[in-house]
Amino acid sequence: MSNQASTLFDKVWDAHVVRKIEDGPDVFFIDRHFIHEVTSPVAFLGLETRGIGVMYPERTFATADHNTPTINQHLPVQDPLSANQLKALEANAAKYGISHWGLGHARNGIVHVVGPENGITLPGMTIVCGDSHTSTHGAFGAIAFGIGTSEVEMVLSSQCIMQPKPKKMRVNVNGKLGKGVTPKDVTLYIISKLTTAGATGYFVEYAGDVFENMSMEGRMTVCNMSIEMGARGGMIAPDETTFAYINGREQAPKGEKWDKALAYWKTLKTDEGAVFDKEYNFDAADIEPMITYGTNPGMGQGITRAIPTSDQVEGGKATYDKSLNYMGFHENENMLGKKIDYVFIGSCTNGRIEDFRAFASIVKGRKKADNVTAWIVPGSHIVEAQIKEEGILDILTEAGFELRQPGCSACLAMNDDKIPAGKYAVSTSNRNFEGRQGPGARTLLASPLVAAAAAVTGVVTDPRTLL
Ligand SMILES: CC(C)[C@H](C(=O)O)[C@@H](O)C(=O)O
Ligand code: SF4
Repeated sequence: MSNQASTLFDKVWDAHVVRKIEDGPDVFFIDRHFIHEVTSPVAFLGLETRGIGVMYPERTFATADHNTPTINQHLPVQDPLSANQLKALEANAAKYGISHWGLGHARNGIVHVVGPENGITLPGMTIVCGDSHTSTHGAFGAIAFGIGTSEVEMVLSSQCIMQPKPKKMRVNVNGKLGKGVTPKDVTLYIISKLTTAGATGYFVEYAGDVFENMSMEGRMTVCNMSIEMGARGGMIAPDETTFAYINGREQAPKGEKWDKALAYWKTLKTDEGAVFDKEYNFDAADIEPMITYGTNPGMGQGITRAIPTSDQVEGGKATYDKSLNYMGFHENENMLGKKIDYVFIGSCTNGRIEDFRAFASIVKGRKKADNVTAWIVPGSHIVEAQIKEEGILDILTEAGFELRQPGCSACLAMNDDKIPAGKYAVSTSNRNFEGRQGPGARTLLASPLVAAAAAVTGVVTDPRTLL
């Protein structure tokens, strides 16, 4: 590596390689391992069967999120499958001495929200979790990606993983974002251009002044959705915004340790002249508030546009027709003005404090539309507390909304929060697959501003007209 210009990705990857296998995957060390109730029970069972333990319990962090109810969390969990999974996580964490933030714990929340907000996620780290949206943590300049259950077992037992080195892609977005255009719109725009397979086999670095000027919450939204264009993960070089976000968080380094860490973190950027296997450039001025009209996250467009015709999109006509049929939409129809039934704000994509501030900025002084059921779900108890402290809850309550308790909620409907069949939901989450939010549910992915505009008008509305 010595004299060669390296990318941010190379620097972090190379610093973690324990062993290189000729013509094979690298064996590399994992700094942080997050676990949740869905993908860990089988891995723990594997350890038990093999009679081995957890190598570094202090590098492993458990939180309950997917199966947790978002109301009455103080009561016993009703659904037996969910209750069992939550109990298994608790028991396994206790058995192996792993920190566990279960239901009701003050720091509980969605794994990709609680890691960063407690200073567990740091620049230059390797981070894995049995969850595809682990890419979120890349916002800090970490290499973070989702793994399967057998790899969860491997990391629990050895703190290492075997991975072939992915190819490198850089996505540059420069210029100034227009009014009402948020990080969610930036990511939906990129995915609409690259398609859901456009970054398959790559690890993406996001660069350019749009990301440099973006908050950490925004960067997390963007990195979160990297996986939706097929990427292994996404990352952004750490800078003063990153350091300011981390400084003082519960588990962040303090004192001398902080100074030492900071000096290292400042070296974590792509060198001038480093080469990527693929590079894309976009102009911020071309990005509008976005909304999806189909059944994958790449089927998105500027909210003022009409639904494309099948000859304007990639992929066969049959798949396209099936998708529009599921959504109950037609080619050439306008998205603006479409009646909706549900609004969901939350998830590891848009369940952070900035998202609720954005939502409230439109709701303030208005009322919830009568035809809308709104699920407002903070990503963690810490976010929930901030919503209350900042007066956002008062704005929501005055407008006729209710705040629920933290969890994945309607993002994937593995809990009680399911959108009924045939109903339309404007959702700030990351996937609009058939049945994702409940059997037959129809999902329109969008930003918190678009969600708020829909919640107060009852139809798909351009948020710029309400700002
Ligand atoms: C349940 C879990 C394994 C899954 C994932 O991997 O992402 C979920 O979080 C999702 O968003 O679909
Ligand atoms: S909020 Fe949604 S995307 Fe994120 S971890 Fe939970 S289910 Fe997966």
